[in-house]
Amino acid sequence: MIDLTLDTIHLARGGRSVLNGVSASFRAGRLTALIGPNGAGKSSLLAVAAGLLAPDSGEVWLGREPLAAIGRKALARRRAYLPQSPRADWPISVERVVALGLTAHLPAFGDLPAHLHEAIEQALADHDLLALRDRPATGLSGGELARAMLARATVADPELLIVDEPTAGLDPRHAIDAALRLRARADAGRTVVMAIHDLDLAMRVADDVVALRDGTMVAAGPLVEVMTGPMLERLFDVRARIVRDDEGASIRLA
Ligand SMILES: Nc1ncnc2c1ncn2[C@@H]1O[C@H](COP(=O)(O)OP(=O)(O)OP(=O)(O)O)[C@@H](O)[C@H]1O
Repeated sequence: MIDLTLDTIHLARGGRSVLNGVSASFRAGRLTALIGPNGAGKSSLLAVAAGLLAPDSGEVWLGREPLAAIGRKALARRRAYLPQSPRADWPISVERVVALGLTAHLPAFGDLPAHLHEAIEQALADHDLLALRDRPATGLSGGELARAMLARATVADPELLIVDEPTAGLDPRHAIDAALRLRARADAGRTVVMAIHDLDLAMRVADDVVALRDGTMVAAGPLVEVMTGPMLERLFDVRARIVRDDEGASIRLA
């Protein structure tokens, strides 16, 4: 069980400051929803948190280790990252796409060990991909490809899972299933961080919230404390109200 901590992260892109001294903690065993308007810096923050973008200043810690000091292969074994709007570049099968998520775990020679075959089967089944396993990834619909990429990101069961809009493009059934599976990974002790625009889904599955606007953290903490109408109004410039009934809570925006 390992926490991910961002300490005073500054980042400029294209000559503009996009993260202005963001400090945030993503805790093990918890699912954190990263929310905020378009251009707030969510994807930039996740890329820094994944060790894929070096901040101009500030530090990222995985437990007590600076992320920058962890070797590439070791990091690839410990964290997975799902980019926003992933693309399929080659016509390889869906099963191979999912198997790519195990690259850092492969033995250098010989057959794939049985437990890795099982992990692939499980990921295909979990993401409703069994019927698509032999289809070329370049021939999938947007939502089908999104499911295949999420299966790739989760197949190795990484201790740190960073996903950028994992439910974008998914139909309601698959979006709920995907969100619940991320919830289950957090319950199993993993550190799970997701950027998400579907606030109702975030309310349903997340433990913690980090809210970002203009590269600055606006709010952070347990969802039940942080996800309030006034906070959402400040964050998104909309009228927002949390409605609670027997089935849980949902958000009315106006
Ligand atoms: N490759 C890039 N080069 C230059 N500027 C970039 C680049 N990527 C993002 N930016 C800028 O950084 C800022 C933050 O973008 P980012 O993608 O992190 O926002 P976001 O919160 O994920 O937005 P969205 O909800 O639209 O996905 C934006 O102003 C964006 O224009």
